[in-house]
Amino acid sequence: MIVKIENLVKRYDELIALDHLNLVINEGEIFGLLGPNGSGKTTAINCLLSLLKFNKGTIEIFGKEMKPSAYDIKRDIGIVMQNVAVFDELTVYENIDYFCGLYVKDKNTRKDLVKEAIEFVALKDYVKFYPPKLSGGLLRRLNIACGIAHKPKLIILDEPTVAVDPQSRNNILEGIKKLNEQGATIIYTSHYMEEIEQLCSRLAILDKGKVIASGTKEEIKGMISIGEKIVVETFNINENHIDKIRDIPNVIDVELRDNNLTIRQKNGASNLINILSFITDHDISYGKIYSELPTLNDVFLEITGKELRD
Ligand SMILES: Nc1ncnc2c1ncn2[C@@H]1O[C@H](COP(=O)(O)OP(=O)(O)OP(=O)(O)O)[C@@H](O)[C@H]1O
Repeated sequence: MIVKIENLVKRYDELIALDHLNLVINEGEIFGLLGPNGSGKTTAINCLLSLLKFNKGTIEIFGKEMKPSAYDIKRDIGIVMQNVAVFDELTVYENIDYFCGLYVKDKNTRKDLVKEAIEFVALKDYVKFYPPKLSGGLLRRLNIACGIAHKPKLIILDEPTVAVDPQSRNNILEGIKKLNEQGATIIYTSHYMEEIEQLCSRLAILDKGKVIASGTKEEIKGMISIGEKIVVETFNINENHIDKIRDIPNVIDVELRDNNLTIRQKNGASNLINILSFITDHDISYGKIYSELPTLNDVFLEITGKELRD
């Protein structure tokens, strides 16, 4: 076990930002913290790092109590914060060297580590650039290099892909997988369910400072009643048809949005043939028809009644 958080409570005056939060993160995992804006992800990370005092609960990292003076623990943690935190007055190389130097004294060892980090985030062509001259994606990559150059055992990334172009985003996600393959345990916070699905082996979904679901993607999706969604692109369907589809056995709900009819079905039941028969029997014109498994947004919607992204 790399991280164990028990009954963590953090209040900002009247607001309960973390409400008896429990989390266990095991060695070698890429663990996702998924939740909408304001659900408490950053607060949880800041408490975990002892950057914030909390009201109640315990935090253990590497089997030891985490506290502000736990420098032996901090040495093995790498942090990539949501807001890029680098020095505009230092070049790309100097920034990475500075942050790595907080942990690694020996110059030669540091030189190798900085070189490796630069190669890792593919910033070789920019080593002499100052941050204000870098694009958003390159800055994020520099931010990551500064957080990981000292080869920490636990790497925490707080929404590292916000406002990043798709190519840099893929680059960052691939890099995180590589760090994990090299042995680092990763905690990754995001409000993008697609990223968490793609990257994480286990995850917790947060809402209002509480864990509302945790486990592997499959375990979490198995918690809800929806097992399958059938989407039909349709052009002349009316309310009467929709009501009748609602009455087909095992259909949970039906929604029409922008010519797309989404039919959510109970777990374990397949209705594709029945839906197709209904559509052809009622002369409803249709385009694409496909079936998909529930997403993490469906889980969030069913448990909280809200969408992950409002
Ligand atoms: N310094 C603070 N003072 C008062 N309230 C705060 C403070 N920091 C955060 N909060 C509140 O605590 C709650 C949790 O915020 P937090 O930033 O941890 O959420 P988050 O899930 O990380 O969201 P985001 O993705 O927007 O960063 C929110 O309601 C937020 O408004």
